[in-house]
Amino acid sequence: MVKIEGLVKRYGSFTAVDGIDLDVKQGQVFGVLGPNGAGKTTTLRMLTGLLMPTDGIITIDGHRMDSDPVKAKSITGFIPDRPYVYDKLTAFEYLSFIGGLYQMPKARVARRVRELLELFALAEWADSLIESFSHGMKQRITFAGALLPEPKLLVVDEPMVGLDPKGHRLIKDLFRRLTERDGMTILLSTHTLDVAEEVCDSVAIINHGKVVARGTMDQLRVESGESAATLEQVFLRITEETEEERAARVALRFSGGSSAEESP
Ligand SMILES: Nc1ncnc2c1ncn2[C@@H]1O[C@H](COP(=O)(O)OP(=O)(O)OP(=O)(O)O)[C@@H](O)[C@H]1O
Repeated sequence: MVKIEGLVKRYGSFTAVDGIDLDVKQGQVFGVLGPNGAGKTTTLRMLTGLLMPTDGIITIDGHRMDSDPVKAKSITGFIPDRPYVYDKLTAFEYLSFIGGLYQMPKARVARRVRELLELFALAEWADSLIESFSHGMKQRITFAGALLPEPKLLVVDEPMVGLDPKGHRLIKDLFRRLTERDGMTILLSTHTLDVAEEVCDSVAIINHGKVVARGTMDQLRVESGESAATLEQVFLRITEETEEERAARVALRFSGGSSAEESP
């Protein structure tokens, strides 16, 4: 469903994503894990066509992001780590607007808006301006917007940020239902390792822009040499770095300099 080959992103002389290859099968929940600054958000933004790669090929359901971006994006829903909404629209207007962007028939938009407002416990707020919503409510309306066109691929950057425990449960159950019942593919990045352990079929751990481990939980346990290890133990073992390694990396970054190049 998702194929990423030799993906690279450089900011000046700094390499944020350094030759990532990933293969995500249809119907999977796939987790991208890694410490702060590992390159997760950069990878997800390239995958959704928001950031131009320096090198590499991204293919979504057979459509290449570089040569067939509209088709690739039309089957993809994206939920960024910070809710991206229009404060001066009501929940109903916002979702209807998204239906229009995806050129969905009006009757289908009306049905989906009703279903999703209900699912995300926002029905009674349908006519309220989004500016009056709490952070968690904005996160829920962002989920509703991404799911409105029934995408084949859902890309989620840090799905649990800003959600309360009830929201966590809702999202975890929803991910399982969307993949198992509807055959959707979900690619998420997270720091919340127990979430990854509970919902992901397969994960890739990235560090300094490279994939340093990948597989199912069982495969990662074998790789880390401990059959009873939790994902947290595996993660810490794989991503830990010595003081010398850290000093060398920081020196390399600042000797080469880096630019604040922005998305095209
Ligand atoms: N516009 C930019 N210009 C320069 N460097 C950047 C830019 N955007 C990101 N970076 C750098 O690229 C690296 C990867 O950043 P990215 O946001 O992808 O990490 P992340 O794994 O998502 O981290 P976190 O878990 O903290 O969100 C970081 O070192 C970051 O400083």
